[in-house]
Amino acid sequence: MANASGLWGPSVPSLRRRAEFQHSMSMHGSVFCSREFIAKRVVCFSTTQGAEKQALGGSPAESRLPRLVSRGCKLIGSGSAIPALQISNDDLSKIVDTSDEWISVRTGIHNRRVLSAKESLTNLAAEAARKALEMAQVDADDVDMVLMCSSTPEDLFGSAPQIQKALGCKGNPLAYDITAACSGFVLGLVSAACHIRGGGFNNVLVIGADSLSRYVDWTDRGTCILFGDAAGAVLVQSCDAEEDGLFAFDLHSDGDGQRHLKASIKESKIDHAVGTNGSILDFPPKPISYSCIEMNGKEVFRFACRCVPQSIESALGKAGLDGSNIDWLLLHQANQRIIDAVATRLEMPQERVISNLANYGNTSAASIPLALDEAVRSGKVKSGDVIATAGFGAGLTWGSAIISNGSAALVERSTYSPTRQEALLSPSSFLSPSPSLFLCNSLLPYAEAPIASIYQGYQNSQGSSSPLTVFGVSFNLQHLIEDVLSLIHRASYLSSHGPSAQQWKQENSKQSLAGAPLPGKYKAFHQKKPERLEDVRYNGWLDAMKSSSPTCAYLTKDVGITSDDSYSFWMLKYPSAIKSFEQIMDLAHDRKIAVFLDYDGTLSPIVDDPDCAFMSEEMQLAVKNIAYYFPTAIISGRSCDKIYELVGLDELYYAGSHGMDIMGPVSSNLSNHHLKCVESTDQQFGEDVGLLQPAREFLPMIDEVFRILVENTKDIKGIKVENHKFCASIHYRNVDEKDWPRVAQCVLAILEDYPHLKITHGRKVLEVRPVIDWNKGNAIEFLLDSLSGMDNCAGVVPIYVGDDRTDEDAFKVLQARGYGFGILVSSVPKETNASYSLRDTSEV
Ligand SMILES: O=P(O)(O)OC[C@H]1O[C@H](O[C@H]2O[C@H](CO)[C@@H](O)[C@H](O)[C@H]2O)[C@H](O)[C@@H](O)[C@@H]1O
Repeated sequence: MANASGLWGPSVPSLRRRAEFQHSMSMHGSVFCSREFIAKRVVCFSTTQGAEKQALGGSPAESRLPRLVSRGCKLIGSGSAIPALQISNDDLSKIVDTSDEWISVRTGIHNRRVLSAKESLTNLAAEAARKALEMAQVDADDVDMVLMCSSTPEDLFGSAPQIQKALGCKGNPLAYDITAACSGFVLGLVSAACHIRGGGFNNVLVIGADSLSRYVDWTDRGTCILFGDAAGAVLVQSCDAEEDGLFAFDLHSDGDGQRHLKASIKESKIDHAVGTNGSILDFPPKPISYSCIEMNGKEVFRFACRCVPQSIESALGKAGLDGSNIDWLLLHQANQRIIDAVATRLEMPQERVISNLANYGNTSAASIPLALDEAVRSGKVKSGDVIATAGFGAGLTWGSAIISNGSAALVERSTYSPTRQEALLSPSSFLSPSPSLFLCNSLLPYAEAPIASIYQGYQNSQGSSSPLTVFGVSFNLQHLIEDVLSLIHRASYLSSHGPSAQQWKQENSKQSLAGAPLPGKYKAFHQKKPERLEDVRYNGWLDAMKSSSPTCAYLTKDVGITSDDSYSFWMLKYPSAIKSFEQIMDLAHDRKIAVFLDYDGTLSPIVDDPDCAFMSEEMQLAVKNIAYYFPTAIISGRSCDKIYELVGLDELYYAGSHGMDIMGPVSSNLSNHHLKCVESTDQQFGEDVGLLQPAREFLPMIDEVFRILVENTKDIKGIKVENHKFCASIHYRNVDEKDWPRVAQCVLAILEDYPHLKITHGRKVLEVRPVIDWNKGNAIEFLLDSLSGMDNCAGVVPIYVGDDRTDEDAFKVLQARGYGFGILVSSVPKETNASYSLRDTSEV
């Protein structure tokens, strides 16, 4: 049965209002249609019977149904499918001269899937489509259009009708192919929306599927490492204009750039000579075939880094939004360096960027729906989230779309079971609140007293198996704790994303007192006055700069939770590593331990002058002792030299510049496996060490940028610029807050001129780094691989202690490995990927 309930994808009121305003301003191109147009009822016709039936004499009048035109449209289900055969970088290194290290450093790709001779792309596409229909709870019979976005169809005339057949759509809905290479899916989305708005279609399946592996030269190491095969699909359904989830588009092509990326018809020697009887000698023509993919990687990289951010900014502008309204950046998955560079240009923090490139490589038109589907099914992308998506590739073609996802609600109804925290944060949970959800929900306006009693109740009941009773309602303790944590999470979310908690409390207390379920639309989009691009940019930066050292206040001030309470609640999720010491040791059991330590904020307290961040003698001794028992490395944002100077211990390994400068032990095959790794006799250590410097070619660039930064910021009082060899740090801790915009502007200007650099945030510090996929997490992986006696990584338990955002990359690696312990040093609750906490350096 078709889903027409509109339960899906809550509309975002202020955002829509602004978007509609835009609609009313423009009728053409990339913004769908004008407001006036939306209001019009137009009757149009759509064939719902097959060509065969019509040919057999079916009455045209019967086959044409009047439809209401100019509806909204929304994404209500997604699905994906991949071939069984996985090819790793190591597999490729057996057929071409390459290595895992070489490929992953340059592209971010580790694996890809490849269709085997027995598999078919059409089947893969049909499978993805079936899953999207399942999630959307729409019958194949209710599909009235299938768009197959592909450049590699299995039939010259297009694969879409075959997919329609495989799905068993009874009404013979229109099915056709769209060829726009890696931009195909975005174009498919736009086409679906146009068909729905202007053509009266209801359920349009948009499929992105490609098998570029069939067009790859498997002897060309420059291209064969990049591509993989896959299929992804979404169901776009018509809805009321109010619920519209496709806000704006921006689409382009440039035939002149085709030379940089192509798979053209193989040249045949055409002989135009005329025969004696007047016939042309080369007639009849010979069957043709396509050549393999040819690509000028450098040019494609430049094109993507230049055009994609512009396109997204343009689409955002048309939708009346800016980057701060975007929950997720979902780019065509071509190369991690492109993804990073575009994200940096758009000032989108890494944690809001979706990437699954590592597992699948570049799957052309499939990459966006595949990544979207994974993100929705994993619960990462939630209902109502706003996504900026962009495709780019051969043609050249590129384009972007700003869409709202509604999938989470439907996923809930199909296969995906959200965590309780997600449920609490999901608007749909308010339709049927569980008692504890309801309690948390309705308590928010009066948070202080009940939270204190819940916490007290929790403490009283620790160790007892009896349920906890608050206000006469019994709760499962575990659920309650999770809910309370969610409440805190939500409070912090609210205060950083939504209206002031005070406004929210007033608004919602009325409703909850009236007994009505709360609407659960937490997100308020702030309409910003039109600003110059530069203004918008550095304003986003300022927010990030301000939040780079969060205080506890944002969690607490408006909802009446004291900072101690919120820290205690937070510690329920991230328990003290000291109190959990026995547990950690038990878990480590008889495996080897490797210790990784961040420096600033972990081993030394944060001080105003970076040159005076010394470790205490006690700490130095403690680290020395640890290193006596376990392999120990310092992983710091500072340069290797600087960090060695500060720590002063020879028995450690050092990874400076956020892991881009590693002085490690020489292990077997180290330099074979890591192309950027050289062996040298280090003067400081007087012994053979392996040096890994994956960003070595950026050295002159960083030097140059450092000098420019020093020069350009010399008038800003309190600023300090440090050269950390592979990155430059710009400290604004001692700069008056009114001058922070100047700091941001100076740093931002660097990005304009150096597209191969990106910026990350630390504690009151901005760091300019090379746009390479290398961070503290990669450093840990490298060290674990390389430490002598540690060849069997699985037998090693890594422990990582760190305090700032750059350490999250390391925590993520431990989390992804499924073993090891991340310990966050923080005296305030923070979102983290660590598992344990320590309050400050004294606890370390
Ligand atoms: O990775 P880390 O070892 O934690 O290094 C990160 C940054 O640490 C230093 O800056 C921080 O500590 C300073 C001294 O306490 C403090 O003044 C500054 O505000 C902090 O951001 C170092 O100076 C940076 O270069 C590192 O990137």
